[in-house]
Amino acid sequence: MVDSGRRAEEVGGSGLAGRDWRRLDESDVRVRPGKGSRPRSKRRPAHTDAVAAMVVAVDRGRWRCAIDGDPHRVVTAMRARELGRTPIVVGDRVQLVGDVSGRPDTLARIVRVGERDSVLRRTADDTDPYERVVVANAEQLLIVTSLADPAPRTGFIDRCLVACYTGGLEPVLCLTKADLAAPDDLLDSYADLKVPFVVTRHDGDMSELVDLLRDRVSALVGHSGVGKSTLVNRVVPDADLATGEVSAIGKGRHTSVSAIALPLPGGGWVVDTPGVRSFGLAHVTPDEVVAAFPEFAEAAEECPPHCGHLGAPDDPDCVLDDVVASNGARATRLASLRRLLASRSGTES
Ligand SMILES: Nc1nc2c(ncn2[C@@H]2O[C@H](COP(=O)(O)OP(=O)(O)OP(=O)(O)O)[C@@H](O)[C@H]2O)c(=O)[nH]1
Ligand SMILES: [Zn+2]
Repeated sequence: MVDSGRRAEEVGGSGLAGRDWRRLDESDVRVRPGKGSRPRSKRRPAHTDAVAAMVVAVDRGRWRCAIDGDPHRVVTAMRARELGRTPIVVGDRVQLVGDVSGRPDTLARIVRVGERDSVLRRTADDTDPYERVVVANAEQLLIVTSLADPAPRTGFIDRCLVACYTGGLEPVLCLTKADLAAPDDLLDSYADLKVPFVVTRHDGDMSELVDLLRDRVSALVGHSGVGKSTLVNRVVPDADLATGEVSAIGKGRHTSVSAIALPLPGGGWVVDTPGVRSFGLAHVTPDEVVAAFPEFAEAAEECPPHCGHLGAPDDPDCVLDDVVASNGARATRLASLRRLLASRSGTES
């Protein structure tokens, strides 16, 4: 049997470009029929005294939550019984009751999970066959790629872009190690997509990046060796300390986290995603990707059913070529769109 938490997550995943997840209101995610013999009141407790918080770390059934988004008021919480197995991830906006003092050995209770503005899913893997949301409500995704050593992987970038366009995040290319190679060629391949970018080097000025991150919640992804830790350490002074403070859930226990929100000194959060190397795109449909391209979205409705929009030979009757031929849409934009569509099924992570 499928429990309600799983169902809520699957509903959320059934087509973000169609914004299905926006229809998921709190009553959808929290209801779980009681199966005990104890009669339950239909009315849920109102929890009028609940306080708002943002989830900053998750570890084995405990959530660290920053009250009112204040990094100095982080408390540990459990999930209220009435929420069943509702997934609660880093970035979720929650309501807390109980002991919200944050003193040692106290535990608050999460009684409500807010609607999500965006979701970033990690791909299913051998240890877990489900795509799961790893970060909620991030406004932007910083795609950290080194210009050399290791060389950029455009397949990875393309898959990140699809995850952004279908998950409701703004992509930002963060190109590191500019002391080793110039960014021009790489930027050329993304010029048509108008992806914002920032170029960094370890001996350079970080103010552009700092400005970009200020007062926003930004998720960060990147392969090993691209300089992600170097970056985090520069924008979050004492990042290691902050990691300890934010994720201090169990006493002396080894914590394994798949995402963690670190506070920026000037306001805002960066959500690091150690261990997340690829994104759940299995449920993303071609139409959801096309939806991110205004000049093609409407025409795509005239395509044959189940058109993958790749053009010949895969989709010989795709009408998007006509849009280029007759409506003056840019051929390079269509090429970019098709590259993203193709990356969905790619194995490169
Ligand atoms: N030349 C050059 N090297 C850099 C730059 N930024 C980071 N590095 C080096 O690249 C290597 C990897 O940097 P990290 O910050 O550890 O990379 P990471 O992406 O966090 O990698 P993992 O820790 O494996 O996830 C280190 O040897 C850094 O010193 C840069 O701008 N230029
Ligand atoms: Zn088509």
